[in-house]
Formats: sequence, structure tokens, C-alpha cells
Amino acid sequence: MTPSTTPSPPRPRIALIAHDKKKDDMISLAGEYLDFLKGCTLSATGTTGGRLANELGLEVERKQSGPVGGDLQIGAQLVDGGIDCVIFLRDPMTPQPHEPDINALVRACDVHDVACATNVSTARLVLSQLMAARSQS
Ligand SMILES: O=C(CO)COP(=O)(O)O
Repeated sequence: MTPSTTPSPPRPRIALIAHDKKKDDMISLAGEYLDFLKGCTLSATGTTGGRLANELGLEVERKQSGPVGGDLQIGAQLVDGGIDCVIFLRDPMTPQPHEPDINALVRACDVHDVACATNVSTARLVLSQLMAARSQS
């Protein structure tokens, strides 16, 4: 008789993006949730992803850097159903050359009803909820 196996729950697929002045916040935040994030499938824009990999040892699919299309690549992945949650630490005090791309990504989250946290407090709520849901499954 073959032993019955319980299928493991799907890994949450999370996109992590931070503008330059918010990258230290992203590293601190990801450090707080490191064990949980290690069990997730992560995508990130280029520079953010590089820091998450180098400084925290996270395995991350790195897209292009934001200003050269990385936000749009994350958006396309999301539209194709490949992202469950976006953590996007935006810098509201610095104009960005790729503002239309940023707006397109946030809009895609709203169109497809994908959770999008744009500041650390909201990100903590979302990550804590995902973590609790995963530990119950
Ligand atoms: O500009 C960004 C998001 O709009 C972030 O891109 P980087 O992670 O490559 O810095």
C-alpha cells in the first residue's frame, strides 16, 4: 500500500520592490520576516533583488531595474497570475523618471485585486497575515 501524502500548500509568490531611499527599510523588513520569506517564491526589481540576495541570502528572481522596465516586468508576471502579493516601498518624496511604470504596476494590482503594500506598516500587516495563513495550512 502506498502511504498517503498530504500535498504541501503552495508557496506564496511575493514581489519585493523598493525605491532607493526605501531600500534599507526593505532589508530591515525582509530581515524581520526572513524565515517566512525563505519559504516563499520571490520576485524583485534588479537592485532591490540584488540587495535581498547579497545581504539576506534570499533566493530571488531578479527582473530588470525599475527605471529600465523592472516594474513593468513584475506587472506582466502579476497579470499572468504569477504574483499573490506586492510589497512596493515607494518613495513619496522623490520624483521618479519611470513614474508611469510605477503607476501601471499599482494599477495592475487594483485591476487584478492583488494585495499591494506601499509602506512598511501595511507590509507588516500583509506579511503577518500571509504567515499566519501558511502556518494554519
Ligand atoms: O525603481 C524601482 C521601482 O520603481 C526599483 O528598482 P530597483 O530595485 O532596480 O532599484
